[in-house]
Amino acid sequence: MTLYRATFLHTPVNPFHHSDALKREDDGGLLVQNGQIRESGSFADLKAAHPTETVEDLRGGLLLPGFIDTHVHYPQVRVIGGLGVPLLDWLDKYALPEEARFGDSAHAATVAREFVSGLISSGTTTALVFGSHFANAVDTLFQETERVGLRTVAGQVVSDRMLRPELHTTPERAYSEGKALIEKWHGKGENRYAVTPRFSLSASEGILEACAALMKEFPDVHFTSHSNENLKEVETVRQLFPKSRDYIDTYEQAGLLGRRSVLAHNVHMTGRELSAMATHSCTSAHCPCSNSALGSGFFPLKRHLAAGVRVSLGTDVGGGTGFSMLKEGLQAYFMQQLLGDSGVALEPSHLLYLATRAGAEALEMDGQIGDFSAGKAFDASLFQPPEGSTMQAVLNNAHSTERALASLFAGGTQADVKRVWIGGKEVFSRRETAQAEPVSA
Ligand SMILES: Nc1nc2[nH]cnc2c(=O)[nH]1
Ligand SMILES: [Zn+2]
Repeated sequence: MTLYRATFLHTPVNPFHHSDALKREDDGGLLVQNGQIRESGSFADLKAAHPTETVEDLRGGLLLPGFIDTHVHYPQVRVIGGLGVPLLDWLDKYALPEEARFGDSAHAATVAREFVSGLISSGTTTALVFGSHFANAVDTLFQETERVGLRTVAGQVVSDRMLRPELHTTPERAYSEGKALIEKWHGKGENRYAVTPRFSLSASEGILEACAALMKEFPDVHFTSHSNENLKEVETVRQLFPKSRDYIDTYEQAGLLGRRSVLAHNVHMTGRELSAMATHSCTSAHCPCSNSALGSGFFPLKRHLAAGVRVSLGTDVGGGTGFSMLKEGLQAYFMQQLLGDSGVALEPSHLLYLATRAGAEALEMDGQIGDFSAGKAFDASLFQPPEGSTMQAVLNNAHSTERALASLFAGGTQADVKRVWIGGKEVFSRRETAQAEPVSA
């Protein structure tokens, strides 16, 4: 066993429901055996109870549960930063041309490495991933996540209209390729499968039926898609599905909504759609950087909470601006502030919860990951800014651990991630470089 000694914070319960949800140990201990946390508390107590265990000293930084990114696109790493256009133009101009390259297995393998290392080096230990339209590229992604150990829920993206011909499939192929991928990868190591129609705009009823057939045959797979992101998209979906009451109903009528369904965005929601999501116990993956970059709109968090809809956080790379869940937390905070009375005043506890435990709940993995309680896997990221950095000065002088957490969300980046563990295995360790010095005259 290893006794980790660290300043740590976590949210074992939901801060939107419990005012004291943020738990912190300024000099904490986590006793880890075979990748699982056995005991969690103060270092002094754990040391007294286990005086002979090996101590690994992580003091000098903040240890947080690994981030859980509940909406991120594998084949969009290289299109991060396509600014200045709304969703449907962004897809045509940036995302889809790049995604069409994933029929090339060498390209798929190179980007799979860039993608997984981008997530892990940002402190993300679990991700719900939009895969590729190409089954081979999804297989390549799973090989890479298995090699590295990233906890991954991913699936082949399926569509049969309005994208570009090389990205279209048929309901029969969507079913047979999906089934083969599920049989190969779902439940293998830390991998799970998510049935993934791209969005109703690009999916006929036949494609949605093929998705439903897979979910019926494999009832414990996940479901993910996009919904209600952009007003032009919403209007097009309304015209394409005249029999549906609204956007959410296109998935609901197909039988695709349930406890393991995660719908990204949900910016433009009717009251009926929110109550349908609550009834089916699905999750909204909020992607604030993407919503800002693509001008999609303000996420109605207050209405989600009032309706009892689960909310988690996603980076939406590459409509989003990078893999940092700290940046997503900050952007979520900004947008809620800008909404004034219709926004929710988010505190550090909410940001940490949204980036960690909320994702575990969205994936129904909260018995296993999401916080540092005894019994959970040791999935953790140590944030320790480089020597001499501004962030180091800020964290070293924070008046409390909670203030340090707020500062980390405000100014922390990938550069501040020092070490990352998944299931007790260290998967990332920062290479230290020479300290940057101002050039003297
Ligand atoms: N942000 C975003 N929305 C989508 N809707 C359909 N496809 C996409 C995508 O790739 N990114
Ligand atoms: Zn997306």
